[in-house]
Amino acid sequence: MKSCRIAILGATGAVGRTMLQVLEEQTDWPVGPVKLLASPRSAGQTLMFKGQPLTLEAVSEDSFADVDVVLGAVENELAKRWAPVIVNAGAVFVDNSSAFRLDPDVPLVIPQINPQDIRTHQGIIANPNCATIIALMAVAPIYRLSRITRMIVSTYQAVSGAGAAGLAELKRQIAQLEAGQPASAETFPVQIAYNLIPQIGGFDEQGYSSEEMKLQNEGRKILHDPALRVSCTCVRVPVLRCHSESITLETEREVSLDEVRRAIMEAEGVILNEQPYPTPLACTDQDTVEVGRLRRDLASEQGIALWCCGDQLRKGAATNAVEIVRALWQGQEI
Ligand SMILES: NC(=O)C1=CN([C@@H]2O[C@H](COP(=O)(O)OP(=O)(O)OC[C@H]3O[C@@H](n4cnc5c(N)ncnc54)[C@H](OP(=O)(O)O)[C@@H]3O)[C@@H](O)[C@H]2O)C=CC1
Ligand SMILES: N[C@@H](CC(=O)OP(=O)(O)O)C(=O)O
Repeated sequence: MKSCRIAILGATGAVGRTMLQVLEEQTDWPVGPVKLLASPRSAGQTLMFKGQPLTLEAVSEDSFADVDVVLGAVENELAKRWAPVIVNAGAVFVDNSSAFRLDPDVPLVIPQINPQDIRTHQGIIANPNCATIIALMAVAPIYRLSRITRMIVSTYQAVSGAGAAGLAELKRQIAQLEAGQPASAETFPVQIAYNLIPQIGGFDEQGYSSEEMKLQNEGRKILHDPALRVSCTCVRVPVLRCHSESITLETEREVSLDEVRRAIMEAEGVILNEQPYPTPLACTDQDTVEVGRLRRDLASEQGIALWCCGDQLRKGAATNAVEIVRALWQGQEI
């Protein structure tokens, strides 16, 4: 099989660096050469890949002529700026930003759930929101047993969701507080160290944050179910890089907990952990989403409650994107 030439746009960021790590771990399909792109600030710096230093380049109009796939790890405006240049150069853009996720011409893909949608791409494929990927990995095995009509979700989202600056802010604030100094808040709206912040993104007129609407909007597209109803509360927690979620859902047909256990155990990319339960620390640097605390919802006849954790930089971002590229490359649909 021909090797897949890949560029990472935003290679120095929290997601970009994890993409490089995930690419390095690929063994069952040919990856490379890999090109690292970022802002002019990073040009000339190096990152290690398979034991060799790779030099970062400032992204330009000429960056994409010799690549098959571009993994996007930059914010929305930059994704929109470079997407047409990438597509015109003949490469496929697998984008982590939210710029194209709800565009009807752009497939939004979790390879374990809707791999068939990859085939409909017209040059851009979107990677879903991290909290959405982790929740859907946990509930898709149940959805395959019976349609899910309604979900109530509370998320506990790690600081890495706000990128390299979010990780640095938690570490800096802990050091400041330990030194008896006040904690300065730059990335998050208020102090995150030893705190919880019930806001991720801006609020809409109904009082929901932008992050809270993604699970319903993106979930409907990925599951091909425009009637799916999700009500979400997203909370930033002082955890480094795993998101955790409490999910209560209602199924159309009553399913037993044993059926659910079996479905989760058989599903790819998900682990049932009832010994005793998943925690964000234990899921760090893992590609699987762990599900536990499975129980009946006492407030609903057909309800099920569960808890799940996943590394948002890996399955929530970089790993999912690399899995899309692998599926694309193995199907040779570029
Ligand atoms: N963090 C997460 O878990 C998730 C993030 N995403 C999305 O992925 C994207 C990246 O997020 P994240 O890694 O957290 O962000 P970071 O802030 O950690 O990294 C941003 C990256 O963008 C690059 N960049 C900034 N300005 C420019 C420019 N003018 N030209 C080229 N590159 C530039 C930076 O390069 P430099 O170092 O040179 O400034 C850096 O590589 C965002 O759209 C985010 O919403 C999606 C899912 C999860
Ligand atoms: N907003 C997520 C991370 C992220 O970047 O999501 P999105 O790609 O949907 O903007 C978080 O803060 O945890």
